[in-house]
Amino acid sequence: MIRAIVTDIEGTTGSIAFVHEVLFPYARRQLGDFVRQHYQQADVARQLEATREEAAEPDADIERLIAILEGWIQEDRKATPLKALQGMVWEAGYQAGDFTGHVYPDAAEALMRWHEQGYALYVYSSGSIQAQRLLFGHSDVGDLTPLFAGYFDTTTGPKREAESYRRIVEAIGHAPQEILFLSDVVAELDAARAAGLATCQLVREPGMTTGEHPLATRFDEVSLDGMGRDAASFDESHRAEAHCESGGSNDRR
Ligand SMILES: CSCCC(=O)C(=O)COP(=O)(O)O
Ligand SMILES: [Mg+2]
Repeated sequence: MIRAIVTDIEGTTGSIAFVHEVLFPYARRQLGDFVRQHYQQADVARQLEATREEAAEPDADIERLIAILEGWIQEDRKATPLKALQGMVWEAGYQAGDFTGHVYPDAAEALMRWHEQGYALYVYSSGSIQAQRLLFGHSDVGDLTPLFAGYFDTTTGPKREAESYRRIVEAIGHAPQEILFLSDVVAELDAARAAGLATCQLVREPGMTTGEHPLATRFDEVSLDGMGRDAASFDESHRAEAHCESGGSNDRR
């Protein structure tokens, strides 16, 4: 019996395009000025030191750090200090109303329904917890943060490692099989399953790589009875479309 649901963001509750065509370009444009203005602020300084460490460049100056971070945005590196700094930069964009967080209507509707039904809802994204709160707090359909019982990011661990999901299970306090993890990325779902969680893959776009997990094209197809639709029973036309290319857009990392 499922008691808690943990959801990914990009490609699951919201579109990959919003992250890659709105959020990442905004961060690329604003990061340099943000770092130059705030590098002495304690939380920013901490992330810059973590950037030096992760880049193995202990003597990198501010301009070199900016170049490293811009390169990481370009390659979509899920580096914790980059993610923390992106969250800080996006805050200004959300506050100014430059964009709102994309959430598919079916995801918003299901999250509201599940919350009302008593499921404990959590987010697990490579985006920092601050970035997650901002996206759902300034979503297309308003403030969705009251729906969530908690948030996990890369400070819990990388999304493709089973150990990260074991930590999440520990934090949530339910048995692993009582927790459903939703994602568009097979490697993340494989790691969650290795930790004992129930899984469901969101296949929102054609050309996506699928694996051995129950599939859903929208949140209203997600089964909470632990069964879900397996690959064999998945809508044939959608599967045919989904398999027309290998290495789909959900597997870019
Ligand atoms: C929290 S919104 C920004 C998402 C982000 O930065 C990212 O890298 C996407 O990661 P996800 O784990 O949600 O696929
Ligand atoms: Mg995703």
